[in-house]
Amino acid sequence: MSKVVLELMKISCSLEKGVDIFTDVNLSVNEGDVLVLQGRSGSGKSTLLKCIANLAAHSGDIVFHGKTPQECRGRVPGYRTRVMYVPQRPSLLPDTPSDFLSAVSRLQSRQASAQEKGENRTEHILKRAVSVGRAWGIPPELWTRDWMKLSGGEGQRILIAAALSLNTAEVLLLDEPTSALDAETSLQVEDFILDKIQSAEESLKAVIWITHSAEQSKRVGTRFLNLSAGSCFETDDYNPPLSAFPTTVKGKGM
Ligand SMILES: Nc1ncnc2c1ncn2[C@@H]1O[C@H](COP(=O)(O)OP(=O)(O)OP(=O)(O)O)[C@@H](O)[C@H]1O
Repeated sequence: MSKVVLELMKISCSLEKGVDIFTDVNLSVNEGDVLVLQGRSGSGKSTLLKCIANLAAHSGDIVFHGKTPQECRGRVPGYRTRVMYVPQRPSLLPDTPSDFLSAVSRLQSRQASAQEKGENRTEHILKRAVSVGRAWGIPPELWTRDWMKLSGGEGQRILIAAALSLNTAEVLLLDEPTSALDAETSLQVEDFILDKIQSAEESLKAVIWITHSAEQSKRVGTRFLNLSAGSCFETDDYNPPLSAFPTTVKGKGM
């Protein structure tokens, strides 16, 4: 039986007074899972991933290897390096991808044990990220260009390459990771991520993957989740009909 990595218990989130975006989401994420998360635009998919990463306020419990995010090594910031949210767009990040990766790597080094700390760790991560990016058509010089001056697809590939190269995440929370990519590059990125989950040398154990593409859902998914009308449910269907996604969001007390 697969090992449970992450458990969500009764996760609920309200963004506006009196309106629940979703309520009582329960989920066990196992090693090897690629959980495809689908639902209409605005149903709360990104918000759910942000709650799982402890980036959005919510109620309910998240348990990662038997510990709450606060109990994990490095507390919540440490948890976020192991259960990592990768946004759809890097538009709000300052400076360059290289600056970003160096800053995250330095932060992680402060949390790491003496054994894990290496003088060249940051350099090593940067090299690995540049190499992954190059395989996806990202020239090395883009790593030192401001995020603001990158195209949507360039920023998207760089963010994913950076997240994978840090090699700390056991669960990646991917928010439409290939939405700005052409079909061929999209397949390359998919294959790379799926290979990482299978590799014993990599930290990655599972992915929750938001997509609006039925074809992508079929290619990558091992399990399928729908978020609709404030509820999240699992289905065997990689391409549920739109009628399975009511638009109404639950009001409190409804
Ligand atoms: N910070 C916020 N403040 C207020 N409302 C928000 C905030 N973030 C999201 N929302 C609202 O919460 C709902 C869910 O948004 P979310 O981005 O999670 O949807 P989604 O399913 O990921 O949508 P899409 O498929 O279009 O990306 C939407 O109605 C959105 O307008």
